[in-house]
Amino acid sequence: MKFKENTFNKKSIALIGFMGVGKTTIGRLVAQRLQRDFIDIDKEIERKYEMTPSEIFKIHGEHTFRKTERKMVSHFAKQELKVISLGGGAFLQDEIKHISLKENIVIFLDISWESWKERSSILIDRRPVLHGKNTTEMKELYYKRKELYAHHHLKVTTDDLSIEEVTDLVIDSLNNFLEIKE
Ligand SMILES: Nc1ncnc2c1ncn2[C@@H]1O[C@H](COP(=O)(O)OP(=O)(O)OP(=O)(O)O)[C@@H](O)[C@H]1O
Ligand SMILES: O=C(O)C1=C[C@@H](O)[C@@H](O)[C@H](O)C1
Ligand SMILES: [Mg+2]
Repeated sequence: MKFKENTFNKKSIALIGFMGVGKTTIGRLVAQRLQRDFIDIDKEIERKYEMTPSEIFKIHGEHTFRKTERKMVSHFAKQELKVISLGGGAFLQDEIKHISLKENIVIFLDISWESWKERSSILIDRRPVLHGKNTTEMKELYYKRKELYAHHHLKVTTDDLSIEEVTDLVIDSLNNFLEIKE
């Protein structure tokens, strides 16, 4: 499947969505398919601090993590021809939301609560905002975050799809979107 050429398509693509929906996994594959650089904002922050997000939250606090996240996104969003995976909480910050929507094609990777719950056991360890939360609290967080992701250009629902199928759908929806923009 080819990616259509037009004037809009130099814009970087930003993936948003709840923790564990697949932003990192899908983002890397979409970048390979489009022959673009892949930037994972969480990984960039990890590299800067040489610590995982959980360690940064514990040692420096969430405020420091969010400030760095804001700086990183502002830096990369202005660059062309990237695929950028944002952290699950990035759109909590209006500045990130505005710059991403202005500079990038923002794709919301969606997952139902039921499918996410099935995946949650493999996620909790590395996601500090899930630590100490019971299922009801995680469900509350899931629905609260969903409101943030309502701001996007494209949405791809990932339920019951393999990683490869989601990647195909992302490329397809980008092609349709760019066709409309032509
Ligand atoms: N469509 C899918 N089907 C099955 N498993 C998937 C799918 N997409 C992602 N996964 C798996 O879910 C886990 C979380 O994926 P990933 O780390 O890419 O999520 P993320 O959105 O980047 O999370 P975070 O916001 O915390 O960075 C990984 O183990 C990945 O292999
Ligand atoms: O949803 C969140 O608040 C987060 C998601 C992860 O991607 C990381 O950015 C971090 O663990 C915070
Ligand atoms: Mg990720």
